[in-house]
Amino acid sequence: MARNFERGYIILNTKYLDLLAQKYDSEEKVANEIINLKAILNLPKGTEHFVSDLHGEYQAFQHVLRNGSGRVKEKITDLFSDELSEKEINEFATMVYYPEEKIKLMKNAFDNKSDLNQWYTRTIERMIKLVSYASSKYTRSKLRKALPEQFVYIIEELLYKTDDFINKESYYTKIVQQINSLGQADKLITGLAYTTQRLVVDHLHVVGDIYDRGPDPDKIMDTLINYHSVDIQWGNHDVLWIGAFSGSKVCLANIIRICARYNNLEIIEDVYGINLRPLLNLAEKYYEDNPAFRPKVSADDNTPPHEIEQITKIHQAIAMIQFKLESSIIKRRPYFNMSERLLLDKVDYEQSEIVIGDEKHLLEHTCFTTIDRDRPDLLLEEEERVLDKLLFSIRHSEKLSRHMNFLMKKGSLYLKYNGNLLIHGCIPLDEQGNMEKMKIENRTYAGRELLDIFEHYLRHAFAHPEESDDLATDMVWYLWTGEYSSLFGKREMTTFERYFIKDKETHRERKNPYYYLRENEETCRKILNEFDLNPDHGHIINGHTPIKEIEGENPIKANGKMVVIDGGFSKAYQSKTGIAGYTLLYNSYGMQLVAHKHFNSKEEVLRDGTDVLSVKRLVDEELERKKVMETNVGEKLLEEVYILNRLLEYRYMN
Ligand SMILES: O=P(O)(O)OC[C@H]1O[C@](O)(COP(=O)(O)O)[C@@H](O)[C@@H]1O
Ligand SMILES: [Mn+2]
Repeated sequence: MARNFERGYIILNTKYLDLLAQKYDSEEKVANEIINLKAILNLPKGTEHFVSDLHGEYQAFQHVLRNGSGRVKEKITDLFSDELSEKEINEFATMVYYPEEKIKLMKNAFDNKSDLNQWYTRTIERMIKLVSYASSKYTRSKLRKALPEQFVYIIEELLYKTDDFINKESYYTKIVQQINSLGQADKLITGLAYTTQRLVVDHLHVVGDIYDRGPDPDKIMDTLINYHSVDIQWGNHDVLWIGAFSGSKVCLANIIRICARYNNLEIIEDVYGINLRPLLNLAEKYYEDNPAFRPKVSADDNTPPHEIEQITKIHQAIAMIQFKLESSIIKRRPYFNMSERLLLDKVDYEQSEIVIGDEKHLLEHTCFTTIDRDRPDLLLEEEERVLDKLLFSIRHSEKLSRHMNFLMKKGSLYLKYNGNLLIHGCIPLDEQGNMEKMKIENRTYAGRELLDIFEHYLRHAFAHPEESDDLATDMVWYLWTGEYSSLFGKREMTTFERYFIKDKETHRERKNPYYYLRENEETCRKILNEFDLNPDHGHIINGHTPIKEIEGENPIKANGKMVVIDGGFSKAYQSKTGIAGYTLLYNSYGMQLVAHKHFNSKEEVLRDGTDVLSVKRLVDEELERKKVMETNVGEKLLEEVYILNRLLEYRYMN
């Protein structure tokens, strides 16, 4: 097909139309499809759900996914507030979130069969009503795809039977009795619950940082892989994992270091099957216990002391490898402009001191046994061997390969979607609000071009895992920690200082001016323009920096042009943010920000029937309900309609 978008239309050649005619081999088929697409175009736009900074918190993520950030309960309340008490509404909502567990609990609560059967009948009836309500803005065909396969016929029968000649109540009762006597009620209710979850959210955006800190990023990945419609904007932690899988040793060292720091080495060893034995042997040989490297453990952690000691040693071994590797990259990539970070070279190993800027600092908790003072970034042969083995192991993890391939397939550095710009970290700016320029090899990039070239390098590195120290692979690490990385957004990462220097002033990481300039509407408009988005309608959706709601910080900035949705799913940050995460909903009526209160466990939700309270804040309200026609999907459908019309003219109207 020859396309000519420049003039705003598509030129179709006859070969393409002939091919298409094989699928639409009659005039009626073409006409039907056009009518179907036009009907979809006129429906209200589907609900988009935005989450970010999940950081391995699978349980909390599951919860917001299952309750659709409050959408499920809202629908239940709309439908049943007249007939159900608040407690009953909560119970029913819990049934929709966690059907398997809730059904089990309910079954135990009845002591005779007929009460239980009545409950089944009532529940199925309500579930059907809920599915019908939740699907009202979709076509029947879309609903059918969301229904549990084995029950499509029965459910459609229950949904669409409006015949006045039939007494609906007894009709219902009969079908449900049948379902019951065939032992299918549990499965049907469960299926309907999942259908509801799926219907309240049409599309999910994950605005970065699935990995690190929390215990179960792999389970989040599996959930996303099975989710009906999703895209991902990579976070700095995600690219670190992509980097490791793409052959970057320094990224590899970083992910192991972070897992050791958060007592999460099971992810590396048990989940992804990467053998840590060689690293442990090296660690046992060179390192002792060291308070600065003990893993962070939660109050209910029961890791035995000897294991804590092992982790402490691994943590030091891999941190020192990381610092050495960083040093070599900084030297071979002068335009990364990171020579200030050549800290190993600045250490006075005799006096155990370092000069940073003009200030001299005493070093504490040092572990420099593998350092050659004349060439501090030189890896020991043993360290090299360990790294090679780790890299080999990473490359051969089937599960990691599946997860990383999915991240690449669904992910990008930024996304333009329905007029909004989705980005994890920032658009690097100077103090005046101009796009920061970065020279890479012999060209200078800024703004959107800079992000595009970053993404180009990342994809190149992923496609060439056999290359370990080429520019593309080093660039993935730059994305993690470089000054002009759109994912990091800080001048430096002070990991070394935080381990070895007491003075907290040295731990500070200076943020890019973006982080205060984004409060300003003009800045946000300028960024939207840079990405060819309409600043009157578009928003920037941002993650990465936890909003300190506790201190009165507002996640909605720049007159609503900027929405920051990192509210701290990560448990480690909840004391700073004061809440347990934000999510954003964007449906045909507008955008709403939801703040989630602390989520303890699904057991608690099941037991008490109380849902985590979600407070809604309005970001924007559409004057008129937005239709599919005005969305990204709509654009594609319009293109299809155009093509089908051409087919109709060419094939059937002569
Ligand atoms: O305290 P930790 O978990 O070691 O992490 C601190 C590091 O994480 C970072 O904040 C990056 O992670 P985030 O993207 O989650 O902010 C660095 O700037 C900082 O050095
Ligand atoms: Mn981040």
